[in-house]
Amino acid sequence: MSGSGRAPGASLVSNTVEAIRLIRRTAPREYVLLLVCTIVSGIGLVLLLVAGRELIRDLTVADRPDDIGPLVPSLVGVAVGTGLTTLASAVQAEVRWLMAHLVERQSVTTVVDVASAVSLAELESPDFQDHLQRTLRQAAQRPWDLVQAVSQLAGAAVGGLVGAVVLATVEPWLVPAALLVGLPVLLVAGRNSRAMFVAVSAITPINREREYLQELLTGRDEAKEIRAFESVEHLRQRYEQRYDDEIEGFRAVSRLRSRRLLLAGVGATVITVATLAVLVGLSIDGRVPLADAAIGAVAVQQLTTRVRGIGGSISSIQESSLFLDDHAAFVDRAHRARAGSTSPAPARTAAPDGAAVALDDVSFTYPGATVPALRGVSLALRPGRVTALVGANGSGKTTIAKLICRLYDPDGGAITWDAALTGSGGLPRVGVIFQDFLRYQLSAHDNIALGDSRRHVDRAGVEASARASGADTFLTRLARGLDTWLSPAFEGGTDLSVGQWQRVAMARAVFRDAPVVVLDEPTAALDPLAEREMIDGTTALFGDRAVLVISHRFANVVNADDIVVLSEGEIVERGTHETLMARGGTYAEMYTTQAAAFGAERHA
Ligand SMILES: Nc1ncnc2c1ncn2[C@@H]1O[C@H](COP(=O)(O)OP(=O)(O)OP(=O)(O)O)[C@@H](O)[C@H]1O
Repeated sequence: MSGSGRAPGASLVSNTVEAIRLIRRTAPREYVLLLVCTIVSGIGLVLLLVAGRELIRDLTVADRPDDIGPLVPSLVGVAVGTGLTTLASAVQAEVRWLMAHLVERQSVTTVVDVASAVSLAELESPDFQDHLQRTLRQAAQRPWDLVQAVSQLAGAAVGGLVGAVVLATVEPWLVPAALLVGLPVLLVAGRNSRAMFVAVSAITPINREREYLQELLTGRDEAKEIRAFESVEHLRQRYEQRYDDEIEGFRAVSRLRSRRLLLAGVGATVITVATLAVLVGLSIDGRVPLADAAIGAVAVQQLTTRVRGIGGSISSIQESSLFLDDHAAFVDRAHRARAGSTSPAPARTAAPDGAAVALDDVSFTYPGATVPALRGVSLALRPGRVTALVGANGSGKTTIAKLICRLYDPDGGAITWDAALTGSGGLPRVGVIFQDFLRYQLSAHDNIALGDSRRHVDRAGVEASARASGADTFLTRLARGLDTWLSPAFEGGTDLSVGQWQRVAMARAVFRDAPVVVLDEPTAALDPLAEREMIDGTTALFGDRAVLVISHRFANVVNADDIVVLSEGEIVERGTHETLMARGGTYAEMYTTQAAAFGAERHA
């Protein structure tokens, strides 16, 4: 489902052609096999009808044979015809199943690629999340529907053609009469497809909420808290409620579709019965011989069933088409993201005065937020110097870290990076530990090596990074050392303490070997000795790098070369510990408060 550039609401024909192309591209061998099966099945059907007619003729003529001998050729024809159609449909079922998996893989991978390509701001938006959820769910189901529909369409077309040809040899004008059964089916097809698409779109936000509740109720990490707080029952009830809402939505659309299909079915039945009645009348009048009338009746049945099948397949393709258009619109998001990401392109510009990164009068408001997270922030990170960011909760510290990693682009002002900082993907090379750093449920080696995927197999580098961050002390004691899976949910796996995880995250940042290092609360979970060790070791670890430390713990901050104090998204003070203390402003107040708390504890 490449889908790029396709107009929304593209015609049924072009969508069907695209669906066939997609299937041919992703499953070429299976596509050919399915074609061969369809042809074999068609040949079998022709044999069955022609030999069947001969058999009925031989049995109904006045001088019918006394023994089976003369009937053998038609009996063989019927047997071979039956064998071929049965064989072909058995193989077709298996091939379709495999095809659906191949096509599903292709379309789900496209969805994954889009989610990886869009900006973080877009990824976070509810509209994108709804679209992602819808596309992901449909990506798993629609290919199967599509494969079924397209192959059934081919089978029904061949079967219908055979029926039409046979019926034409009996009474040609009965063919267009029988074809009329397709009309009511096609009339409801478009309406029903749209009704389903609208229902699925409306249900998606409810579905997302229900799936989130499901994750809470089944997740390992979530289990601790929801059990300790005894909120399982409450969450389960909300989960049931959301499921009820979802099912009610599907019930409503199903009732609507069933009513329409019922009407279409009645119309098609009336047409079929009328065609058969005409045929019987012609036979009674003696204008059509009995054998021809009998095979004509089979042909009418064959033709009308297949035409209804064609209508059903087209309806299914039409429904999938709407989802394919939706999928194409989703893929276009990635194209737009790629086109958009090149326009501001500040990442390669040299930062002024030898700085590794410089923020100049930067303002930023999160998408959907009303208050700016940053206003007029100017600051430079220089090689060999440690800059510390302090400030109250929500003052914008982590936002600065995200902008430095270029996860968002500023709304105003500019960020410039040293040209040498630009990594392979156009993003600046920054080694970062976020407050909520990732704990990969992969091996300990992976957890460190994912700091720089280009050197993923560099075992010596991973070991050196583990040593540098102090993570080696506990990683080497694990059952399989660095190859131990850091999750008890996997066979032979184990978990770490929060502080140990923090050291692993630090090892990942060290392994990245980047000229700029951002440490957002790097010691929050460390014991006092480990914290001291980490602070003292920062210079040794990142001596010649530009380091940004964000911390509420002043022990991490006092020795920084520059301390920047943020309040409500603005820089209110900057300087060294000594100058800021002498100034007696916000920093001095925060520091004194923390120091006093320690003093109070000591004397308590
Ligand atoms: N993804 C987001 N979408 C919308 N608003 C956000 C988002 N992330 C943060 N904010 C808001 O931006 C402001 C700054 O948040 P930020 O995380 O930078 O604060 P902080 O100084 O790091 O706080 P803390 O000390 O608690 O970690 C806050 O008001 C916060 O609510």
